[in-house]
Amino acid sequence: MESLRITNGRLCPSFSKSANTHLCFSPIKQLGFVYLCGERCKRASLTLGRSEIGGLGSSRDEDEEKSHILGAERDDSGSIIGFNLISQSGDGGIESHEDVATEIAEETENTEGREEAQVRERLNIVFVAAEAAPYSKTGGLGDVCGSLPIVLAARGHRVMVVSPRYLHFIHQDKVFANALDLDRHIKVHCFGGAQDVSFFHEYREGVDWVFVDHPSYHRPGNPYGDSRGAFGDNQFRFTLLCHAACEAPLVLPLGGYTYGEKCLFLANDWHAGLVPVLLAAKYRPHGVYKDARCLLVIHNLAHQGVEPAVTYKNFGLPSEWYGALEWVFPNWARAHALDKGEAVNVLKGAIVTADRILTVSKGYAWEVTTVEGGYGLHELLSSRRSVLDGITNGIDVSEWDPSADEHIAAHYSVDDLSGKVQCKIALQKELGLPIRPMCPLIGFIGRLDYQKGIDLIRWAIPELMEDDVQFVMLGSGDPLYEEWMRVTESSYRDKFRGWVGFNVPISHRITAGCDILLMPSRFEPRGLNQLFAMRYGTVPVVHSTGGLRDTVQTFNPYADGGIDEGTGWTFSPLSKDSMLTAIRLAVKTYRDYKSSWEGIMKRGMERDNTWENAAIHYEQVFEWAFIDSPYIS
Ligand SMILES: Nc1ncnc2c1ncn2[C@@H]1O[C@H](COP(=O)(O)OP(=O)(O)O[C@H]2O[C@H](CO)[C@@H](O)[C@H](O)[C@H]2O)[C@@H](O)[C@H]1O
Repeated sequence: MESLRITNGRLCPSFSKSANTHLCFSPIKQLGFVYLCGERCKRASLTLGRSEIGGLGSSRDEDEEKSHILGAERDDSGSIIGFNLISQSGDGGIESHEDVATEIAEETENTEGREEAQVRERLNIVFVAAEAAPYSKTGGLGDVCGSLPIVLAARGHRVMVVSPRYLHFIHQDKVFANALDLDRHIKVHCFGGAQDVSFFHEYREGVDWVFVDHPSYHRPGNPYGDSRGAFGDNQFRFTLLCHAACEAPLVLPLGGYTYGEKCLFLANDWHAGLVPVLLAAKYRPHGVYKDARCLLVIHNLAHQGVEPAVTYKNFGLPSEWYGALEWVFPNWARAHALDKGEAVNVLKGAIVTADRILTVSKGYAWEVTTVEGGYGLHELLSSRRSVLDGITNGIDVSEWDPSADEHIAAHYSVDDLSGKVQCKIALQKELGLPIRPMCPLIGFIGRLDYQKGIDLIRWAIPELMEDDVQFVMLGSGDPLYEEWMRVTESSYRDKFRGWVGFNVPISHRITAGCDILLMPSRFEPRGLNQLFAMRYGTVPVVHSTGGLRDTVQTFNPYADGGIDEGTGWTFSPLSKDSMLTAIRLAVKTYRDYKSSWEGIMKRGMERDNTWENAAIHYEQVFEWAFIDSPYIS
């Protein structure tokens, strides 16, 4: 997305720590960390101060102080560094999260036969993410953070999702219409000042959707940038998000109760990467969040939140924690002879402080430990292998359902495919393509990014356009490719359409209307579009990598016993020719082997990609996280 991309990087050697021990490390100024084997950090517990609400580096309005009884903790300089909620007697008092958890547990025990009864332990879970659909989405991160929380809440957990309240001054802003101002203002101390941040909240589908509000989130564009490129203040915007997210469980009485300190944070990608660092560096030294755990979820390692080293002071972290974020570029990546290559890397900070690390598919958990897939962090990730797992993402099968999708022209299912051709005709009509129901229609949906292999499509299009096919692309991102899509459309008016922009209803219509979905991704941690495509009977042709290789099985008409198998085509190596060969095989099968084609469609449609399975695995990892002591205590 918007951060500097690391093509290679050097590991801070002081963090090559074996992950299977839980040791304190003592920060040594500017030099990384020294591990104090077997020794627990000794910290005097702070005496409760006067009644006050607030968290680390935060303050609040006077009238709020009167309304709750809270024990504040302060550091030597007098800053509030934490507090404990004390239940008020009588109605309307604030209860702690532990009380609530117990109530939920009891309620569930009394409710026979309900699914929640199967849940092992109810947790207070806090997702922190730069995007969460439907409120904000530029890609798969938004999908995951918009659907997994709902599934976990349905399984009995108390779940909060903290993301920014982006206002773009367009109709899209109406998605926040039901999010109400909680009237909780905090001051976040970072970037050389005290930043005023407030919170909005919507309770929907069992989840507390919390939106961090600050003027820096209010501007045209997408969450990370606009047509001129990435926003220059993204480090600031996501630093605010992380500070605010750490405060949210402490200061927001959602439904009358705070989540409290014993919660489980899920920090997604680099934007949320400061969360485990803040827990370790600012909260735990003062006894706050000592029972919390933080999982880092890596959706995409190519984006790490790298900025010049001088920006370290902006994070609002103690100076002696510099080593956690310290990053040194190799010589070849430096701009000039005097450039020492010194930088800070937020994702690296998260890797060395998180209790556990998850990637979004099993294959990707291995790939990130390799030189090719690790983007400079492979050694560090390998050193934490014992707490590194991959859990295969599911998809939201209610949003992506061809038998009920509100965005498509006709509904269909595995038992009655007749609506699919109507979707194709409607799409051709909408795009102004010749209406030819029998002409193979190939689609691409995605960010116009190096990761997605757009350069390969660009290279192959002149050759592919010689065939009797139609091609439609939906995407936004690199302005170079956006322009190329426009030019290509005018060159191949009756065969090619390029829809520049981000449009969810169109993405559903392309998924339903196409026969083939092309995904030549260079790497793909999981990939969702191939799963949506299969659910809609649209046959994926994908580069054999990561989550694509895990999910698409190449069609084999000569499988054992003469029974066809496969759900699409995978190709390798990543070259124009092997991609064109796979597309042409798919097109030939579509034209000449109708019953085989229908078999491929149906096998894809019958795949189980629900979140339920993934949620069970997530719960297992949560359990392991709480069995272990905090990684940085
Ligand atoms: N122009 C557009 N208009 C409308 N919708 C659009 C769009 N461009 C993309 N989308 C949508 O964005 C999502 C893309 O998800 P992906 O998982 O394919 O990729 P992404 O690289 O963003 O996600 C990263 O995180 C996810 C989640 O973990 C991993 O699956 C993935 O491999 C990893 O790279 C899909 O829902 C797609 O329909």
